[in-house]
Amino acid sequence: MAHGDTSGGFEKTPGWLDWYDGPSKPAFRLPAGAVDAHCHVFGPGAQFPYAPERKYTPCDASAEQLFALRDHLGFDRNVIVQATCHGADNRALVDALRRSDGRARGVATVRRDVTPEQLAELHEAGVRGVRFNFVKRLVDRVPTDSLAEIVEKIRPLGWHVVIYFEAEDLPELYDFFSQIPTDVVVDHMGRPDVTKDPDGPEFGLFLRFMRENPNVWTKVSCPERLSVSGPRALNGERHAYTDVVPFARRVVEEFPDRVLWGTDWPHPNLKDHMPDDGLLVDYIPQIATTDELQRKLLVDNPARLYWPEGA
Ligand SMILES: O=C(O)/C=C(\CC(=O)C(=O)O)C(=O)O
Repeated sequence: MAHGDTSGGFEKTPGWLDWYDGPSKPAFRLPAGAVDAHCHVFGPGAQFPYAPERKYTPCDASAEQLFALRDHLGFDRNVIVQATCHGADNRALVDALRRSDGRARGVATVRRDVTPEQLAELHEAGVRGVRFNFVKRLVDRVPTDSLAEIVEKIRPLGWHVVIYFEAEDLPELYDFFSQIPTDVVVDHMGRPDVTKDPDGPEFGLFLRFMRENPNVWTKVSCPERLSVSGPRALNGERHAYTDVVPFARRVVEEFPDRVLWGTDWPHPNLKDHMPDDGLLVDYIPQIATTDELQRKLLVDNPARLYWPEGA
């Protein structure tokens, strides 16, 4: 089967690109112990069916393919994040975690009726957080009182909450987010509009959110989703996505102990271009410009959040 196929009788959403086959070897040498802290597994659909309520059908992307990419790029470990196409069915995620030899942790999606036994099983497999998705094209909005109930259930396990939203929705969600008592990790810097000024009010609100809430971390990932003017991480381009750099660099420099980075492989929902993951790794030194910042971003911070026991 070709790498971009979708199995199990599912049909990939038309127009969405397959993940990039044969990525480059990065020129940037990742530090020992580096963690790809945002990536996914999809299906395979024949084994782990996509959720009936999903808004898109991706191409399959298996745990073996993810682990091969990890080794090729030079990462040591992964944090696998549940995507909306699997809904609250975490079987593909749990299967990948169990086959990772302790080299992957997970972020799951659960419903308000999740039981302590189900949470304990997820924990045993390596799940350390839940994801709340507020991106309108991906999910129907779940009421915040349901989410607050989930927070109370996962809190005793020491888990954190990953939130995914777009910048224009932060004003409305600000108070709810600020009340979450656990650690909170924001996906992709809250998706800033990078055509706007990084010193302007929109990104200013995100920076204020991080300043006011010392329990909030963020992934400075996904320049390929945020970029408008590029250049793209393709055709040997080792200085890709320069329009996103001022935003990510600002965050890394102000909050060096609360940032994470991930590839976002297999890059669901991209229609415009599919990055070469090797060249995407070469984006990192543009936003974390010293050895110390790189070590915190790639090694120390994810280890603190996902492997606090020092495994
Ligand atoms: O992979 C990501 O981070 C982003 C996604 C997909 C996603 O989050 C999901 O389906 O849950 C996106 O922006 O379409």
